[in-house]
Amino acid sequence: MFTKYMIFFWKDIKRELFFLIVVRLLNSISPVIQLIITKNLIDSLSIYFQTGGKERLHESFLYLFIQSSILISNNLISMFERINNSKMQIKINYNVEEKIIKKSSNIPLYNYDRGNFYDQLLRASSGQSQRVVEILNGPMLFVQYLITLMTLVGILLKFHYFTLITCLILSIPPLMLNLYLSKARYKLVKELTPLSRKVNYLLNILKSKEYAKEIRIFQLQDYFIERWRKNFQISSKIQLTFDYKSSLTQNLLNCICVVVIALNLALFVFIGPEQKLSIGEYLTISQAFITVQGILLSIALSISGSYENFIQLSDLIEFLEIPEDKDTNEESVDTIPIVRKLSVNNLSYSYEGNSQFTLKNISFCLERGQRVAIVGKNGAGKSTLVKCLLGLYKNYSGTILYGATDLKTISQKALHKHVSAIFQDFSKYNFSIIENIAVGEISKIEDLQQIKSAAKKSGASDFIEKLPMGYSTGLGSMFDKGVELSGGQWQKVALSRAYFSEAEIIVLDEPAASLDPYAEADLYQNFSDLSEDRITIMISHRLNSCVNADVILVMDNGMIIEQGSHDELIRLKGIYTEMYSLQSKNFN
Ligand SMILES: Nc1ncnc2c1ncn2[C@@H]1O[C@H](COP(=O)(O)OP(=O)(O)OP(=O)(O)O)[C@@H](O)[C@H]1O
Repeated sequence: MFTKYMIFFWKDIKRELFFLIVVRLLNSISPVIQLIITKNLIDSLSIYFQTGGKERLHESFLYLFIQSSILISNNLISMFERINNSKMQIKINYNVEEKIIKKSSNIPLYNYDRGNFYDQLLRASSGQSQRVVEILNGPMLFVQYLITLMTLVGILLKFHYFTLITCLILSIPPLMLNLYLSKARYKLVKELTPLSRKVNYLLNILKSKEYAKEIRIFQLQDYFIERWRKNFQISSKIQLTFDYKSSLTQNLLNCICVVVIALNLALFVFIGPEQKLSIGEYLTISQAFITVQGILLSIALSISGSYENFIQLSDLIEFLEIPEDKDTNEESVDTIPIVRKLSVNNLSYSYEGNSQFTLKNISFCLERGQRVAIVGKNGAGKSTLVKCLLGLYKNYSGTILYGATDLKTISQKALHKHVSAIFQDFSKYNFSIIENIAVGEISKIEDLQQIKSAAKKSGASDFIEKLPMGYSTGLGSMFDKGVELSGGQWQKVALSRAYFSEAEIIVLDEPAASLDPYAEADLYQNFSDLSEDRITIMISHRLNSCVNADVILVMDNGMIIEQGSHDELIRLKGIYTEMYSLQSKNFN
């Protein structure tokens, strides 16, 4: 699985990685060349200072020139490497983000009902593109270190094999420590995710428009700021304690390494005269020792870094592997005939983590052209039922048939052509009115005539035509020049989506909640037009809106307890009659 994703990302940045190979090769031989030039420069200068002579002076200037040229080219290489890295980062970032948004908008809706889903989403989205780049870059960096190491090891071995053994031994404790810290850091990130989400949630409450009114009216600023402060402090305390402990251990280890290195350098001073070293050779060997030690340490860090990247990247891969609707059903169909009948048999549903069933053994059958109303107390299961009917929750038991086709076998793509819904908490897109209506059938966004006709049926055209830019007006206050609508006006725009849609099954959840009495009366009038050739299902608490419905489903405690037309249910003298009488009483 891991390889599959890595190959995908690798393909996208092949060119940049190839460039990086060239950079790594140049970087790998640069230290040894620099050392040789420095040695020659120092030896040539020391002879020149002692004996003079034009030849030595020219030689010294030549080495100085070569050394400066190497430094300049190193700078140029670093500059191109930085640009190349930015390119890689942007490409991988785009790919990772695209994969995450495609996945999160295609996985079954019930995932959004799980709290730990949001932890998973947060971890899958945090810093992952950086990790992908580091993992792809890792092997090349490793090869670079190895080549440099081989070139420098020669110098050290020429002097004494003991120096190499010291370097190797010195790199083991940092490797072990960093591997341990990588594991501990990942554990900490996992533990802190719910708390970090809480901190972000509180920040969002304090910053977003959605809560701005209530925060002011109820003067909740101090209360929420205090909650945010407490959670922030707990989270930072845990983080700081970890950082403190890991820095302390790392620094202690570094200090021990520095002492051992210093002892080795002191040893070179004693061995130097014995081996008849020139000053240049002494400096070269000391520098080679320090560089080899540094490289071995970098290798240790890159091994532990790669290990950490691998374990943290598993969160992204785990997220990308969440099954989508199309994955869960191999026999899914992409086209179905026009739906003339909707049959529900023994439908039961329970939310994850809920021991009780929210829907219990529901059965009914609806025909094309029927206007259907679903009524019942709060929490009776009305919204859950329509989410099942719309194919948003497919993990139910029992069967829902669209015509003769089992809903579970219909792909989400195919389903979209046959069902449409305007929810109680419909989305208010801060885009143009055209786009806000066209989302009902986005493939027809160019059809302005149809958009206008849908707006007329919902009653939205009256105020839209008075706006300075008409249907092109931007809505909402998120962007400049956007126009904010009233609750009822927004609802009319949302209702236009239903009139614009060509679906055969349309669900309207509390469509009149924000409408004035005139608009409400128009809605019920147009409801009949809308229902022609379709099955229209309306959830409503206003029972006078159900009088003209062909079928009323009365729900209580997850069950359909009464079913029939208004007159039939009134004759039944059951719950419906009770609720209807209660509401009517308020108008008398
Ligand atoms: N995402 C969810 N996760 C867990 N339980 C849920 C979820 N959504 C709803 N429920 C529970 O399912 C039950 C039915 O809720 P549902 O929203 O379907 O009722 P409703 O009849 O539409 O209510 P209302 O008239 O208040 O809108 C409620 O007890 C509710 O607590």
